[in-house]
Amino acid sequence: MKPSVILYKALPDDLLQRLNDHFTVTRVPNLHPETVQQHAEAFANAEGLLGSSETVDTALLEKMPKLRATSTISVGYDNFDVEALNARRVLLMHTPTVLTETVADTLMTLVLSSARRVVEVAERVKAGEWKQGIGPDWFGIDVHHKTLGIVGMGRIGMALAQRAHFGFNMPILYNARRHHPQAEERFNARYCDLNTLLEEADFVCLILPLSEETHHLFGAEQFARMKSSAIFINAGRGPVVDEKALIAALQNGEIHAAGLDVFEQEPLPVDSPLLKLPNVVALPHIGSATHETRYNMAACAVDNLIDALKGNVEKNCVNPQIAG
Ligand SMILES: NC(=O)C1=CN([C@@H]2O[C@H](COP(=O)(O)OP(=O)(O)OC[C@H]3O[C@@H](n4cnc5c(N)ncnc54)[C@H](OP(=O)(O)O)[C@@H]3O)[C@@H](O)[C@H]2O)C=CC1
Ligand SMILES: O=CC(=O)O
Repeated sequence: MKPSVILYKALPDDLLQRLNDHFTVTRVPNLHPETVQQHAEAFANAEGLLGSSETVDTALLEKMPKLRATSTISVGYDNFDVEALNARRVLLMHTPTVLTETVADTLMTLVLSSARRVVEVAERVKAGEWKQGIGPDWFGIDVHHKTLGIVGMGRIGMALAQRAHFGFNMPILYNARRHHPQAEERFNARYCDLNTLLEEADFVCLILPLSEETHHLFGAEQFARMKSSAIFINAGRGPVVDEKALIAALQNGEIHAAGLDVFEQEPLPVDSPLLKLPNVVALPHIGSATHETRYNMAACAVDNLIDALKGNVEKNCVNPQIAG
């Protein structure tokens, strides 16, 4: 008999077929308690779980006594209680690598659009304000040859450094928990402590996972250390930044501008002060959101679940140590 799995995200038809070939699939819209209650038997029998962006915690695990593997269509897994999964010996699979280049493109888009005020001036053109030759009130600042500070020199940080070094001749500073000799050799990147990076960088780019250590890593003190001409970019996770402190730093001119793909609350509330600031480019968490990459992530997540339920945890497994 095929193992039963719960699918809580829409999949392209061919991937749904691949999943159906291996499993008996119950599709649900989300993992909210009402949904779990409504499909109680399917949750009670499921050995696998596949989807993204929903919380997977002890309360859910209690409703899924047969669960053996979860597969998220994302690289980040801060919405999973990994300790609870480990205690229950449930595998957690994710989708690193397939999205790396696309997210690095998004980071570079945020750098360029916030420096050159692309969104702001395009809106002015649409509003009919372009009536004569433009003057300095339409100008932005250069990106090429400016110093880029990367906080989080993992897969995506490296891909950003590659773009910045070879494409834009940017000197690169970086901070992570450990040194990355490859970044130093290939992109001439210089490791430095966070304070030095904040004080010297013209662009400060965060691409960190959310964890207990990174929660609110950036607050008033960190923004105060940055140059008043600096641009702040975040495409990691919103809660790595104390958003109130960021808003204050932008409003007080402590930093020049921000490009943001992630927020403390998503979707970003329509009354967020960030939306009133012309020097903020706010994107709806589109880091990996291209047709090609989202397809590849979904395919990777389907294959990950098939692998995990066969006990194959050689790649893309967050907690291989618990495999039997
Ligand atoms: N906006 C979006 O749509 C997307 C957002 N993301 C986010 O980006 C994150 C990074 O992805 P990826 O590059 O693949 O992940 P990696 O695991 O490859 O890299 C993470 C980096 O963060 C560093 N890091 C972790 N904790 C700390 C800390 N406490 N202090 C300093 N540095 C730290 C790591 O340091 P070290 O190298 O020393 O271990 C590593 O360099 C994801 O976890 C996700 O949250 C990812 C994809 C899309
Ligand atoms: O935010 C997206 C991810 O893949 O993580």
